[in-house]
Amino acid sequence: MLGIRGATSIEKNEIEHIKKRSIELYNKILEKNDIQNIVTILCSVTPDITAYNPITAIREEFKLDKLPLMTFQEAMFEGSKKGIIRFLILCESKTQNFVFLHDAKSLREDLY
Ligand SMILES: O=C(O)C(=O)C[C@]1(C(=O)O)C=C[C@@H](O)C=C1
Repeated sequence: MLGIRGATSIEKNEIEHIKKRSIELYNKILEKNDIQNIVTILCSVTPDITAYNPITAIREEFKLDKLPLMTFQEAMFEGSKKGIIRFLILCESKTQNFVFLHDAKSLREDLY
């Protein structure tokens, strides 16, 4: 088993925007990896994201009703970026490609 990370950013704390960015991130993680079997998906949101839970969007869109899913609030430190949605997928996969989209790319510039 391994962990596959991803993160994206939002510009508006609005339901449809959060759904769109969350689904886009999950789709890109699937596209860039060869995931066989998912054990769990953990999600964190920065405290400013309050309009909608990204993991609900993923559960509904990808029909993941049987998976254990959890969302947590990300710890904030001096200089931490706001508006960030993070996923950690624990799974079996032949690949381990992390995906950072939009403004979240700057969180891991070493990857790009
Ligand atoms: O990977 C991310 O999403 C980051 O923001 C980078 C980082 C890190 O410094 O390694 C920082 C905060 C997260 O909780 C996880 C990892």
